[in-house]
Amino acid sequence: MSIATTMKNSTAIAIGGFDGMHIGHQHLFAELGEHGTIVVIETGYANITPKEERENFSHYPILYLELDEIRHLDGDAFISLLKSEFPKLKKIVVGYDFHFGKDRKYSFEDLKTLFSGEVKVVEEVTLEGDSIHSHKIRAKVKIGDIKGANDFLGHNYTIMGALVAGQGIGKKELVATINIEATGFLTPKEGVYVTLTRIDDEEHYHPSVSFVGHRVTTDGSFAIESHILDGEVICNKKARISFVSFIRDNKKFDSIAELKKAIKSDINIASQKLKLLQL
Ligand SMILES: Cc1cc2nc3c(=O)[nH]c(=O)nc-3n(C[C@H](O)[C@H](O)[C@H](O)COP(=O)(O)O)c2cc1C
Ligand SMILES: Nc1ncnc2c1ncn2[C@@H]1O[C@H](COP(=O)(O)OP(=O)(O)O)[C@@H](O)[C@H]1O
Repeated sequence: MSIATTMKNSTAIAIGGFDGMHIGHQHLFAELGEHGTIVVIETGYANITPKEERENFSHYPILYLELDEIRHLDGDAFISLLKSEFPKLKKIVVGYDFHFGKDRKYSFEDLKTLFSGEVKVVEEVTLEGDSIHSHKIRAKVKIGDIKGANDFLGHNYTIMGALVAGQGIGKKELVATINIEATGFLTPKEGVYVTLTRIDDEEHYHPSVSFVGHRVTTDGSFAIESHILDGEVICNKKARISFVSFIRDNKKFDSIAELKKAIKSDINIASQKLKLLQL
């Protein structure tokens, strides 16, 4: 069945921005049942799972609505739009803090009056007493708290980008790296990370160690680069880097030899950490 047909046959939808597809969002999807669709309201701010990246974290089809195209609608018009997109709609799933319309005028209470079917309101989802929200995940990624971000996400923070050329000194003098340009994704704090890297359309992820930041020791330019730990690989077009944990800050070394020593130690730390995860 085509995605369009699946959507037309949907009896339940979940509505929101859904940047991150985090644990809170997953609680909404758990209410959708067999014939569900996720309705993403695109604000233009999504940078944890920008655009279609959201599709990696749910098996439900996704309908994207641009905020600019719906913000002028009043409550009735919004429901009519949903009904026209989903003629069999019986259930709308939102979270406890869901608002829509001009100036976020309508809440789930209004939704219950406006919509004749069932409105399921999911209670606040928390982790150790802390409410899970995409803005908190962004804050964690920005300070390098990958572990904290991943705990909120329920999966590893993952970026994707097109292969770009490096300076060409890595392979000769340091270690070989895959350099990517991850447009649209939030950049984690500058530093070195334990990561998993997926190359082109391979099905599996390789153990890896990655550097994010300005290459202050060499040419000073910004790079996101991944060194694969389980052997030589060929990357043709793109790679996906999945962050596991933070190792250390970006640092200016006095010589390439010292940088090389630090990279060796990073490799050891990453190998050990990833070996432990496999147990
Ligand atoms: C694990 C790892 C750690 C790195 N740490 C630093 C660092 O602390 N400071 C720095 O200036 N560059 C660091 N780099 C980036 C190197 O400077 C970069 O790989 C080198 O300049 C070669 O670049 P190229 O691949 O574009 O040729 C690191 C790279 C790797 C793979
Ligand atoms: N922690 C949470 N607990 C319950 N519902 C949530 C939570 N976070 C988001 N939601 C719900 O998920 C939908 C998408 O919310 P959105 O605003 O995109 O998430 P966030 O607040 O994380 O940016 C909304 O219906 C919202 O109410």
